[in-house]
Amino acid sequence: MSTSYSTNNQTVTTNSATESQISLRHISKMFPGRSGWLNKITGQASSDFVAIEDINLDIEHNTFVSIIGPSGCGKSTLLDIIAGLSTASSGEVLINGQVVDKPGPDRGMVFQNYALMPWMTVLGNIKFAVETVFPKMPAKQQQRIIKENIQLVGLTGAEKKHPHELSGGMRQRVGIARALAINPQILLMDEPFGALDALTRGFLQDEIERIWEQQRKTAIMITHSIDEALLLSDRIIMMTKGPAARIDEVLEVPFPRPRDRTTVENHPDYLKLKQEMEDHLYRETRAVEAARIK
Ligand SMILES: Nc1ncnc2c1ncn2[C@@H]1O[C@H](COP(=O)(O)OP(=O)(O)OP(=O)(O)O)[C@@H](O)[C@H]1O
Repeated sequence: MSTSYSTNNQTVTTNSATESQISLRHISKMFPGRSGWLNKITGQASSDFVAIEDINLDIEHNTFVSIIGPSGCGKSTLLDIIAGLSTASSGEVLINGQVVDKPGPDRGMVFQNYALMPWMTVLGNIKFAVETVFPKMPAKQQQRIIKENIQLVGLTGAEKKHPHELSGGMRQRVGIARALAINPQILLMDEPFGALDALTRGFLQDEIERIWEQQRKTAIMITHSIDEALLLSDRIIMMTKGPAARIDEVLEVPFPRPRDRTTVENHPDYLKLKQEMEDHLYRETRAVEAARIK
């Protein structure tokens, strides 16, 4: 049975907080405006902008969570704070009970634009990450990890290619292999399939599902796709529009695992969840448009 509930800005948790791997406590992010005299006379002045406000969330081990919300609501801002790539203006991120405020090997990141080093081969990109995180590991063991992860994402044979010789889907396979090769506890993905055509996107969604079933790492993924979120997630975080975006609702996704598209789409709760997400996105996006034309 599916359950959904409104958070009213309270901490959202489905288990006791002690089981949480990731805890977000009162996270807000304000981007300071430009108020100096030079900005004023050049017409560049702007006021402070509160992107997200008082976000509270607990995520348990081995859970796949998606974040969905209207464009510009602050999804990447929140993920960057969890990754330690950006700091919160107030509030805390705890991982296994420890406050984190910078990147660490416990979190692997997959970016929409792949963020590969163009002068390095497939193997070189993954090797660089492994050597950086495990500098003292014997070379043989490093090579084994690199090989296993290249195999895992189906890139065997493409090791010597450079990013410009690869399709978008293959580049993202490198991005995924690189993130997993450092064996992070948590996988963070910012619209990982956003730049791919529909068919490639479908293939990679299936790959992520297969890999997730094998490894069951805690994952947080930003997506604009309702079907992608329903295929992959245990929970879906639905954010309101910004400014001062917050968590509006959390959907529990009850589909049994391992999953495939057909069984998910035939599940009795599928249409209800899909409708709920569509209503949410439509409502929030309409509010964004209404604010724009005021
Ligand atoms: N460095 C910055 N300075 C000022 N404002 C910023 C900065 N970074 C982001 N913002 C603003 O914060 C808000 C949230 O941006 P963010 O990229 O997190 O949204 P998003 O939900 O990920 O968007 P999208 O779905 O379009 O990728 C936006 O209004 C954006 O313009």
